[in-house]
Amino acid sequence: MALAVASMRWPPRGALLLPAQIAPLRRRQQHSGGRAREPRFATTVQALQERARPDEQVSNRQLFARLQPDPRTMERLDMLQLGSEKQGRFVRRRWFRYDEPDVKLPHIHFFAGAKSAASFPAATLPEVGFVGRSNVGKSTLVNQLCGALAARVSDRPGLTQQLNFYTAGDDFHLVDMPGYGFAYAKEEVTQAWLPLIEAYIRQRPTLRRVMLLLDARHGIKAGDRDFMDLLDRTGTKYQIVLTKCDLVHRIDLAKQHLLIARQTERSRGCVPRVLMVSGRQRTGLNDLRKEILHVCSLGQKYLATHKKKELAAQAAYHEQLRTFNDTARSSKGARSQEARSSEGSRGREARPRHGKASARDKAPVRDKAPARDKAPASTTRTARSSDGSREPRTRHGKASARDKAPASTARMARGRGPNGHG
Ligand SMILES: Nc1nc2c(ncn2[C@@H]2O[C@H](COP(=O)(O)OP(=O)(O)OP(=O)(O)O)[C@@H](O)[C@H]2O)c(=O)[nH]1
Ligand SMILES: [Mg+2]
Repeated sequence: MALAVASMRWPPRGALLLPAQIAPLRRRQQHSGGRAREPRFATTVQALQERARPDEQVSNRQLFARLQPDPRTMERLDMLQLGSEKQGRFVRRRWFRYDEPDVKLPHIHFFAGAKSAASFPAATLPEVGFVGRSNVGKSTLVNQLCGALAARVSDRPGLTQQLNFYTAGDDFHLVDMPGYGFAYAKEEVTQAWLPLIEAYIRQRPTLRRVMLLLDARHGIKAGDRDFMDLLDRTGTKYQIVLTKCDLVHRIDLAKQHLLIARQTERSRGCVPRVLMVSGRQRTGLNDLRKEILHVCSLGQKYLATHKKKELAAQAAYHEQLRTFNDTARSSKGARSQEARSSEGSRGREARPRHGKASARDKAPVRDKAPARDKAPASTTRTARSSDGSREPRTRHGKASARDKAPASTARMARGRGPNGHG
């Protein structure tokens, strides 16, 4: 039934329409030139470029800014507290606690290093490889996934100069590879890395997946594009992992995620799901751990009770959100009702018996201080009144009733209207 309604056409074929119904249909048809309607939001830079007027000079940065992030990605980033937040006067976010159950992987140990194809160790266990530009965070991620300090890390690009094989509890291998792109290493050394990686990818029968790491700040660069072409040519399955997500603003991260998903959707070997992690903050790692376990067919062993715990944690998170929203909504409703009722009662009090209340009467009393009260100190003296409080006085004697309260208020106090009528 729902399907039938969803697929129904408007206006129904052969239906008789009123002129008022026809006019908007005509306008829509003229506007679209008879073509099918375009989606409301452009989701790729290319789509935006096509849409931009030919005379409009729009930079890639502007095009990126116009992307509409996916709300589901934003929600996921909120849950995982991934992405940076501006700590300014204007942005103050409230994070809700999501106790994501950790996926525990066994500790890793280094067991082989290979500088040439001849020195690859025997292919015995399923393997997952980590590739990417130099300094993108491959070694850091290998360490963080298994809670170890097995791989060496540096902020100088080019530290890892061979294929490093790590074994995880005799269940699977993780392979940390040298990075491509700029590196602080001799040119002949860096030039040997790409053929070495290519040989590994082509020859390794136990390679289950390549994790292609991209810096979330930069997205896909020319070197990454070349490497993706190589993976496609060799028929290797690979998955994009955005790293250093703690350094990118949350909204930009969601946009980058969307953009990369669109840019890779035509690639044959690329798995559609783009992962986001921060090795430094250790966030988003569980998604990657789960992927590794699934591709190595170890889900049963490591994730048997995980799904249940995860669902419970998600339910608790959504419950918090719901409670917060309900409280916010009810307190907002109470505030607005209070404001309405106080406005109504003030209006009733201030309204004189004859005619409308003047603008002065409507303004709060504090704003209605007569000009004399605002005069410089030299023209007024303060004196202690009989009840001990200080009151401003004019130079010649006591403050008049007019100084104490506006005329209309004073008259109202005497039970008279502004015109003096009783
Ligand atoms: N802010 C931040 N820094 C990170 C993150 N991951 C890694 N880094 C830093 O990035 C630098 C490079 O990390 P590595 O793990 O050595 O990078 P790599 O890709 O192995 O580099 P090569 O071995 O040279 O190819 C180090 O200073 C890390 O501390 C992250 O998620 N966030
Ligand atoms: Mg490294």
